Amino acid sequence: MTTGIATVGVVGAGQMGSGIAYAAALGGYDVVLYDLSADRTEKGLATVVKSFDRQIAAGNLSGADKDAALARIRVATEVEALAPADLVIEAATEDEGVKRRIYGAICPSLKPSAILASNTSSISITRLAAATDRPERFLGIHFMNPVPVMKLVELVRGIATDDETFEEAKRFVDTLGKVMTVSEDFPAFIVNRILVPMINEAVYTLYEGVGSVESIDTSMKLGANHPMGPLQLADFIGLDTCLSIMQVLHDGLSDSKYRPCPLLVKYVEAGWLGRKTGRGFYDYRGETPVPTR
Ligand SMILES: CC(=O)CC(=O)SCCNC(=O)CCNC(=O)[C@H](O)C(C)(C)COP(=O)(O)OP(=O)(O)OC[C@H]1O[C@@H](n2cnc3c(N)ncnc32)[C@H](O)[C@@H]1OP(=O)(O)O
Ligand SMILES: NC(=O)C1=CN([C@@H]2O[C@H](COP(=O)(O)OP(=O)(O)OC[C@H]3O[C@@H](n4cnc5c(N)ncnc54)[C@H](OP(=O)(O)O)[C@@H]3O)[C@@H](O)[C@H]2O)C=CC1
Repeated sequence: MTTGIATVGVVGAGQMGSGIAYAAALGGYDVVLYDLSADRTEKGLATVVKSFDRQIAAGNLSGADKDAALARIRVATEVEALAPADLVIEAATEDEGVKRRIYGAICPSLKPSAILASNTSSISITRLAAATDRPERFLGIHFMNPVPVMKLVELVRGIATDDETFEEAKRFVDTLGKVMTVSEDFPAFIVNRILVPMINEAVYTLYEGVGSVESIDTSMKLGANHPMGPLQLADFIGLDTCLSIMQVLHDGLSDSKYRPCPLLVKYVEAGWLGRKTGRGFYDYRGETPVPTR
């Protein structure tokens, strides 16, 4: 399948934004990777390079693939750089206020025909769309972490998303070689509605003293064949993102079973957000990760 998309804008050069830039460039699209500051965009680009090198080491890509894809990526700290984009995917912090402010800042620079999507883990697509000048051309295109190796992309239509936009997004996901599922626009969609309450339950298991960090993660890796233990995965996702998702579920579904574990709140309050800050349930600053409890 081909698309009418030539240039993809990515807003937010963090874990997910850099992964989406990697996938779009590898898929043959020109990419504008935008963030607020040059040190963020440079860090994001370095993550893209690291992912290419991992895939080369694994024998999945050649050096020529990497060079050609990197040549298609441009970094930017001015919203005007997003003007040529036919599709813009916002992958900024999981905070509704941040996302709404981004849409207000970038929409005036975008082509009227450009599709605007959010990589949000959980927030209402319908509500986010209402904060843009193009609700009919807005939807959720939800990649999984780490984008280079995870096959799934969840598509989520808001109440206003039109068929043409949805069909173009499906074609785009297909050109990346990803597998698409469709979720209705309910809090945390499908993957995170199931996965993040499990992670929250693992934090409660630690908080109540049922097990240690290592016993909880080892139990789920060897007992349920998970590739990462739930606490290791929480650190990988980002504890701030995990907490935001639980708060969206708790508020959106008004069910106390989604109340975030107080220990998760405490780690986020301490700024211990996991890998991205060097410390979460594990301390990553030494040779090997060490449990912080
Ligand atoms: C929160 C949301 O909104 C939705 C979500 O994404 S939920 C999270 C979904 N993701 C998961 O569940 C991931 C579960 N983990 C896994 O599948 C595997 O551990 C993994 C694929 C990430 C790595 O598999 P593995 O066999 O350990 O591969 P390996 O190469 O040894 O990975 C080791 C490292 O590379 C990372 N990784 C592997 N390939 C990568 C790539 N191409 N690019 C970036 N990171 C990569 C791993 O995370 C790990 O990170 P560090 O190097 O920083 O330690
Ligand atoms: N982490 C995960 O496993 C997954 C996350 N997601 C979703 O993807 C999105 C991004 O998550 P993730 O990459 O983990 O988050 P990160 O914290 O790694 O990256 C967020 C990036 O957005 C930047 N940012 C913040 N405000 C703005 C702004 N106003 N304009 C431009 N950039 C901004 C941040 O900069 P700064 O740090 O300076 O604030 C940071 O570089 C979230 O919506 C999250 O829910 C989806 C799937 C998986």
